[in-house]
Amino acid sequence: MTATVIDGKAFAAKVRGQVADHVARLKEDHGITPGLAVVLVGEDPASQVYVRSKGKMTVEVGMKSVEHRLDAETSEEDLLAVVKSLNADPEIHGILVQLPLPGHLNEDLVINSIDPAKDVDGFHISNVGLLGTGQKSMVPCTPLGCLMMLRDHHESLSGLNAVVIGRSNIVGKPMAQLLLGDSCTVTIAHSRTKDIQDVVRGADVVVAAVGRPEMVTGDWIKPGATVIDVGINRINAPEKGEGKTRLVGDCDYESCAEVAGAITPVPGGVGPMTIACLLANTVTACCRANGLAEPEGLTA
Ligand SMILES: NC(=O)C1=CN([C@@H]2O[C@H](COP(=O)(O)OP(=O)(O)OC[C@H]3O[C@@H](n4cnc5c(N)ncnc54)[C@H](OP(=O)(O)O)[C@@H]3O)[C@@H](O)[C@H]2O)C=CC1
Ligand SMILES: Nc1nc(=O)c2c([nH]1)NC[C@@H]1CN(c3ccc(C(=O)N[C@@H](CCC(=O)O)C(=O)O)cc3)C=[N+]21
Repeated sequence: MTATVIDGKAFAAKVRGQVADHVARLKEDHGITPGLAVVLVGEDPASQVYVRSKGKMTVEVGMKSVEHRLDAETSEEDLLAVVKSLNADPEIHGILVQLPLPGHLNEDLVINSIDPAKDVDGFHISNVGLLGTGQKSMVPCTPLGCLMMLRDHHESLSGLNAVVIGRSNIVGKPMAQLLLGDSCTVTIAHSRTKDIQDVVRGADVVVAAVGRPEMVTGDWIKPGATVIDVGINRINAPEKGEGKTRLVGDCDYESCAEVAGAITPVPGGVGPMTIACLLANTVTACCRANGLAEPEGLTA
């Protein structure tokens, strides 16, 4: 079998189009422009790239984009003051503090200082609790993007065996909650899981969020399964020339695509959907803040 390629880049463009339509209506009918603030601490080059492309796409859909770049030695007090001022700013509807933060800063403290209504990453403990109890919340962007692609590909997820590899707070755990919410039978695998290949072989849906280049190979995959590859790993690519690199996922694309029914590529899969969902969450937050109807199909 050769898997259907789930085109995250095209799907994300469609989602951004829906976001842009909603933004235009908010402006015309209500004179409101949704605003997204991104806070970046330090000079991590990979983070800089994400921040730049987020900023560009935010402006493209017609929203206001604000960036706060703080140097790596910024004190916790100063960072908390920036978040506080964004919480109080009526023109800002979404706040994202880029992770990871430099080691001297307490991530939990900083994330939980964001107004939960503006927490477009869905990392605040209030949003985590709301999601876990099936209540309306801000849903983390990467798992939301994965869920949208899965719902688009499957008529129903109900009763499917889903295995999520990885148990981080930003991807693995919220992904498992969303799949459970759609009535999958969910298993979370991690670094201590015994016989992980056998666990994954039982899955109709595999979501890999590990951070290990090409760890999952085709012989782990049940024939016909759907494979969502969250991993973003930069590896050396001497075949492209000296010192060159390329991006690969946590799944070995070639061998998995031979067995799977459908698979997301890296790049062009989950990554673009993450950014599209961030914009969608910002519009959702803006609508909720103003007591207006939310865009349909852009939340979990
Ligand atoms: N496309 C996108 O938009 C995004 C992509 N990413 C990418 O997704 C990947 C995961 O990110 P994140 O969740 O933040 O990573 P973390 O490092 O926070 O978590 C990795 C998880 O993988 C598990 N793990 C590590 N090694 C193994 C192994 N050998 N076998 C099984 N499980 C293992 C860990 O288990 P344990 O808990 O036991 O240590 C942990 O739960 C990364 O490549 C990251 O770059 C992340 C966010 C967004
Ligand atoms: N508070 C916070 N929220 C996040 O959502 C968050 C974060 N911190 N820290 C870093 C990770 C990583 N992340 C990505 C988003 C998009 C792509 C993406 O668009 N990738 C492109 C390729 C980009 C390239 O070529 O480098 C793709 O996969 O096609 C990748 C990774 C969000 N993260």
